[in-house]
Amino acid sequence: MSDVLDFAAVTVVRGGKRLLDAVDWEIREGERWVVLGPNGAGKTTLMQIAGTRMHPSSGTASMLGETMGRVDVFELRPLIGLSSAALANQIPGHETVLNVVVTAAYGTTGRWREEYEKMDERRAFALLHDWGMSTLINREFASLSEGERKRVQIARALMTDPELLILDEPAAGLDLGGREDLVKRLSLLAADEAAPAVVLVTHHLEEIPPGFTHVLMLREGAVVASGPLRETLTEANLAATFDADLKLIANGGRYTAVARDSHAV
Ligand SMILES: Nc1ncnc2c1ncn2[C@@H]1O[C@H](COP(=O)(O)OP(=O)(O)OP(=O)(O)O)[C@@H](O)[C@H]1O
Repeated sequence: MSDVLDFAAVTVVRGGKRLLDAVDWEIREGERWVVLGPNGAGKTTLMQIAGTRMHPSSGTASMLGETMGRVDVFELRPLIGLSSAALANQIPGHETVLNVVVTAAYGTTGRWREEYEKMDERRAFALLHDWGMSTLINREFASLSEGERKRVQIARALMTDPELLILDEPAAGLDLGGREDLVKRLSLLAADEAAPAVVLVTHHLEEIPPGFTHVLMLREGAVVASGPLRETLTEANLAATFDADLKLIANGGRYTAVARDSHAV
């Protein structure tokens, strides 16, 4: 069994539709995965299972040696840091940046019920510092720019010192400068040997941070290709994933893809 994540024939059926269709996937310690796929491919559904927010309809989903359905998910959750639009929507807008991060230690999004240790506050502050947010710790979450919000969410996901970090579309809604800043920070995270295994979901090759090692390509709930990034991110696999004739351009660890006939318009 893979040490971080081991999915065997993971299938999710909702309303008669197969959102995920027999997905096999293994993640080992130290790996940094990109999950690529078009709208509706099932990426978020897959992350919901990896983040213990959803059970598969069939197949087995194991994270960190524990199998969904046979483990108390509340014990597993602190070991899996998750940043997603759905979770961000649950954060009260009036919450301060520091509280948004520190409350992750207790699996809540509001601060009113818990007593917090100084140690947790120090860790939250250190994470916010690492993610360039130390001057904004007392700001209300709702008042932040989209880029700042994304960095707070990542700091929050790291608060429990997880063994698996899942970032579902962390660059969505960012402007070019914000995206490049995030890509650089994620590349530094990828290079950090002490960092957890990472899974990053995106639609865009430009958002793949240098240093990411593997890619899972999804289409209509099924795996098109999966494996080491350099061998797996090919024009043939992109064509099969996005149903488009794409030219793949690699440059210094960064990637982009354009339609092969884009010069003709
Ligand atoms: N409860 C549900 N019942 C039926 N269909 C659903 C349900 N939840 C999600 N879907 C469908 O499942 C498919 C996969 O959704 P999912 O959000 O996982 O895709 P995605 O790859 O993350 O898409 P996007 O890139 O647009 O965020 C979509 O077609 C969606 O409409």
